[in-house]
Amino acid sequence: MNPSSSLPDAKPSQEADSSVLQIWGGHPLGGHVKISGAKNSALVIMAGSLLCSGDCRIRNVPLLADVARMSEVLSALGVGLTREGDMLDINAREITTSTAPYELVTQLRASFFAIGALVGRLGAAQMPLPGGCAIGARPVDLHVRGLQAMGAEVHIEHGICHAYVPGNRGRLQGAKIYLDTPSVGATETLMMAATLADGETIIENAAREPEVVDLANFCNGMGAKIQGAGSSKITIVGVTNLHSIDYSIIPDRIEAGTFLVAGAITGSEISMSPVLPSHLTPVIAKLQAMGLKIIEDTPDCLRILPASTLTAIDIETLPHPGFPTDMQAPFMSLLSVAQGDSLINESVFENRLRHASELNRLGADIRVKGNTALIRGVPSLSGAPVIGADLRASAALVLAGLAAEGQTTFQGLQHLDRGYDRIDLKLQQLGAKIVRVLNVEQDTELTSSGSTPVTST
Ligand SMILES: CC(=O)N[C@H]1[C@@H](OP(=O)(O)OP(=O)(O)OC[C@H]2O[C@@H](n3ccc(=O)[nH]c3=O)[C@H](O)[C@@H]2O)O[C@H](CO)[C@@H](O)[C@@H]1O
Ligand SMILES: C=C(OP(=O)(O)O)C(=O)O
Repeated sequence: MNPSSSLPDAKPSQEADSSVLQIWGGHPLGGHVKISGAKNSALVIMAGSLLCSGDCRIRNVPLLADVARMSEVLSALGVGLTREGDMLDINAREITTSTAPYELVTQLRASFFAIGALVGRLGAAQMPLPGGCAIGARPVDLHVRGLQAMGAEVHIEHGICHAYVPGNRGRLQGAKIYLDTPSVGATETLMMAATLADGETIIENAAREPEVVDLANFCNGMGAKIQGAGSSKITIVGVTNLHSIDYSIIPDRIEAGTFLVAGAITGSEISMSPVLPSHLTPVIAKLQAMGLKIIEDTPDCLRILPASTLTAIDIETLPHPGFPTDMQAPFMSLLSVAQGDSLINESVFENRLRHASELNRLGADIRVKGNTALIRGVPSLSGAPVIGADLRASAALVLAGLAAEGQTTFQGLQHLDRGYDRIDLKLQQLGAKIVRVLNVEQDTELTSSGSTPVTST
């Protein structure tokens, strides 16, 4: 199957590179937004489908550039894929090569996690070091050490991680693995590797993120024996093969959090579903501490109400169930317009505060020292041209643009489209004056009636 003809491409990257978002801020939003499936679940579950020699039907798959790239990675390994709407059918009955393509794997982070499934299934993998957001060094030493503990020979040469299991049988051996830090990706890589290994694997200090649980549920649905996902000790008893599955991935808690902040920063009432409120506990707690009211209309629908004043708060990012690092940048935008001084300490990634200087272009007052940002709340922001350095930094700038008076031109769609399913269209549906413009130079003025201008989207 030719991926270019059958697979969706959320936005061709060349087009995303030359497109910008024009935002006319200062207008309230309103209405309901549909939350898509979780990016970080969809991607790793696609990797997990490599473990299965039957058919995998995955539902609620978001339309993202990262999903399109991951589909291309699987396709290059000989896997069949067909997408219809938000349903993705994957058939990994045959995997024709254990070598993943360099130019694709280096475009996203989660592609690397497939090394666990490949070594587990084939006993070998040649996986380039991954891409993803440039928010720190992001080594893969924990993935490598875990695979080595399970009996694989692993070395990195010319940017490629080579892993193979010596001996005739090519099967990994169960092992006791302690992760120095509860890495999401390493937990997922090793959980997949252990699923088809000989014997029992125990991962201690495992990541507890909802996406880890989603992957475990997906694998267990195919006949894997994984216990304890969601806690810091995961036990996997290896099985010899996995069977077909029809699985729906969880809603994206980071997308939902981003829309909650969109409501808060524009002083709007917005509802959203489907969501799993328990996945948003730290985000909701911080919004409430700022004085915002969040109502659970139904068990899977949240509504945010406008607050008369936004109170400054402090935030430290932490592994789940702590405050998610992926929500740090959007909150920085919100705290920029809160009353008083806020502190953000980014403790998960060492270089994830680059949006601060761009927010200052919009009139925010933020100082950064090391991994800490001091945000002095200002009464209002004013529109300006800004550039997003990574996915959530980009979301933060769009949110700030929605609140800023006048016009903001946002550049960085190649990041935004990696992880947000048509965010410009969803915001438009909520009443935001935001348009995607192909040509940077294109003059798009708001019509005198105040309606959204016609563009080349
Ligand atoms: C595709 C995906 O799921 N991405 C998410 C995943 O990224 P990812 O899985 O890459 O993040 P990790 O949880 O692995 O990273 C956490 C910390 O551990 C360090 N580390 C990680 C692995 C390793 O082998 N050695 C090491 O030192 C990292 O540099 C970082 O400082 O979790 C992050 C933390 O919630 C999220 O921000 C990303 O959105
Ligand atoms: C850091 C992120 O993604 P990735 O790990 O794919 O770079 C993110 O989703 O915020």
